[in-house]
Amino acid sequence: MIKVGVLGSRGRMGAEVCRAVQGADDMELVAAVDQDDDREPLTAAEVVVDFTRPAVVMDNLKWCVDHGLHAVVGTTGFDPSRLDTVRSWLTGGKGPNVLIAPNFGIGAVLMMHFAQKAAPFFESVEIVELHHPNKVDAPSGTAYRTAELVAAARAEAGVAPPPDATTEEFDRARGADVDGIHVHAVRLSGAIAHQEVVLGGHGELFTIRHDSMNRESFMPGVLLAVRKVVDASDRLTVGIESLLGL
Ligand SMILES: NC(=O)c1ccc[n+]([C@@H]2O[C@H](COP(=O)([O-])OP(=O)(O)OC[C@H]3O[C@@H](n4cnc5c(N)ncnc54)[C@H](O)[C@@H]3O)[C@@H](O)[C@H]2O)c1
Ligand SMILES: O=C(O)C1=N[C@H](C(=O)O)CCC1
Repeated sequence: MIKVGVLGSRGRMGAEVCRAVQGADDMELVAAVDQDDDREPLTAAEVVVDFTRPAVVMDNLKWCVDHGLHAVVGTTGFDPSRLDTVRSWLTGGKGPNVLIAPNFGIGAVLMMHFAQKAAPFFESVEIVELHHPNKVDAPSGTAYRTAELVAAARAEAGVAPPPDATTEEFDRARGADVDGIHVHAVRLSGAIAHQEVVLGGHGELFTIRHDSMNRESFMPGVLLAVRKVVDASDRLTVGIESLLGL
């Protein structure tokens, strides 16, 4: 049995993770901790799952590493500088492992993978993400990561930046620029988590779309990460692509 603790346990995702862990034959939920709760009960866990807020996740993660607890992190906000900081905590011999994934949905991971593959073949590419209006961060972690992957794939293939003759009359009309890729964030009542990667070439458009219809859809990926993080060969894993053999 893998002993699991959850940080952000009263949140939308944290509560779903608690249910999923309780329903898994090979896991035991030993601690459920939210804001202002004592973190000490988490020391009974082997793996801690964090779905909290970008503003607090680094402090939580440092606490887990300092206490020798493996961590699976779904909270967003991990830019390259934050990832470097986490790497700096994980030097030295054996110690806890960390897995950080912007999206645990299997289809979302495949969407990012296919977008990365397609990006060098098209002159233009933009990302549109749509989420529920209670989401505190924008653009989404998934859109940010997709843009990074798409930009890297284009740079490696020597593809020029997407053409754009816009002279901006209104601030931010073209969305956020992540590594030269435009990302548009929509917040809509009724939405959960959705993303389109729109690619344009010579006389053709190609759209890759993924829709999360509920938060249960993220749970197979979260449980897989909990099972794999303990014996991971790398101290830090980003994304669950490698766990899926991609
Ligand atoms: N990786 C994925 O697949 C995935 C999927 C959905 C959401 N997310 C991300 O997960 C995060 C949480 O999303 P949500 O919709 O569950 O948010 P939420 O606001 O519903 O839940 C966050 C919870 O964290 C708690 N919290 C705040 N500070 C805390 C602290 N210091 N210690 C412990 N708990 C604390 C809050 O009280 C709240 O209960 C966001 O960053 C979101 O983007 C990731
Ligand atoms: O609901 C959220 O918040 C989500 N956050 C992640 C992101 O920012 O990409 C994953 C999708 C849902």
